Amino acid sequence: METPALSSPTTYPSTGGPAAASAQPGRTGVLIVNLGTPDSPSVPDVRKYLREFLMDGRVIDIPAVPRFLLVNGVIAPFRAPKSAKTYRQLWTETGSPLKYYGQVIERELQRELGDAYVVKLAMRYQNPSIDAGLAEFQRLGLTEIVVIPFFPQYASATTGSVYEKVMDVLKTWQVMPQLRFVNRFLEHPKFIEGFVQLGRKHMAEHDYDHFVFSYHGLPERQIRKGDVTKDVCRLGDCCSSLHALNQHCYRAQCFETTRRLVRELGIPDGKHTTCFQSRLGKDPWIQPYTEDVVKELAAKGVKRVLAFSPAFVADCLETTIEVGEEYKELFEQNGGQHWQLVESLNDSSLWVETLVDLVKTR
Ligand SMILES: C=CC1=C(C)c2cc3[nH]c(cc4nc(cc5[nH]c(cc1n2)c(C)c5CCC(=O)O)C(CCC(=O)O)=C4C)c(C)c3C=C
Ligand SMILES: [Fe+2]
Ligand SMILES: [Fe+2]
Repeated sequence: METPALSSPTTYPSTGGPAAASAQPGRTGVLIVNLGTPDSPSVPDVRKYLREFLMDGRVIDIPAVPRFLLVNGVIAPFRAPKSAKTYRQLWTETGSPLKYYGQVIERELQRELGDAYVVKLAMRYQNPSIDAGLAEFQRLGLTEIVVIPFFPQYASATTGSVYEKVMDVLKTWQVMPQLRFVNRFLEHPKFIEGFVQLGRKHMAEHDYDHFVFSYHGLPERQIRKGDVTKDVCRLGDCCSSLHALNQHCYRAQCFETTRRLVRELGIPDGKHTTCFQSRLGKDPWIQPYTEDVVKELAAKGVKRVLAFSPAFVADCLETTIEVGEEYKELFEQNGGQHWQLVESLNDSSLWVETLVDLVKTR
């Protein structure tokens, strides 16, 4: 192997000894990180996943002791068997779609980027872990790392949590790498075009009278805490444009995502609704709730709905089961006739191209 060129003054292996034998400084590590999924749909594995996920102080943002009691005394024992049943519906012969598509993308992105990069898939919770991905970069002596959380819109509970975990690991390294985090990518034209192409395919097959854009919800409290001005966020019309003062607001970013998609798809005002799903617990979450929107649309006489889930880049429980099956059933029970989920970006070439750009654009 040729002696690699120095990409920066700090391009040296972080540890000596055995690692030095396989050190490949000069290559850039790309850590792609999705939320995570249980190792299997068994109750113990789902419980383990839920415990790790919900004990994260950025997800359930209450003090550690009440969080511990809530997660271990209520959520893990009672929710795990119910969630495991839903995970069994989701599971395919290749396992959890979230992980499966992550693995496909890991290979495709590696192929597209070539030998100058080392691509590793990690999950914020469970496996493959962020610790394992970063340990591999350390073993290879990589001193330049790009971290891409698979969340198009920034939220403290998702992107923020990935940052925190990565920094927790890196703080133990002797040589801190050059590091870049991708904060969000809802504005990326190829990300938007990816969903537009999937939507157009369905629109060519059927006529739809309404379009629903359902995003994962968040507790309102977390949106308020993220208002860096402490004065802009009203959790209402303040989210109807995205600008310098509210740019970190997850809700405002979701409305911006919808605006970009409907513009490209040519969907007129009045024919689309942005809403938020998956509320957990009794605290108010950001609104409108998808469940209410589904019932209201059916009550208004809407018959045919095409539903997008643009907070997710891979099919998962939240899209396939919740939007694709549960809201469909609710819509039909209330008089609707046809409800169709637009599948996620999964292994589409536009998604791979988006990632290549995110890695290479500084
Ligand atoms: C945009 C992405 C996500 C945000 C924001 C988010 C916030 C959030 N989630 C919970 C609780 C649960 N989420 C669950 C599943 C789940 N959540 C996301 C993404 C976001 N979550 C994904 C991709 C998935 C599916 C993973 C899969 O394996 O397919 C679950 C587990 C399922 C269940 O029991 O319903 C819980 C619980 C909270 C509390 C929260 C905000 C703070
Ligand atoms: Fe979630
Ligand atoms: Fe807002």
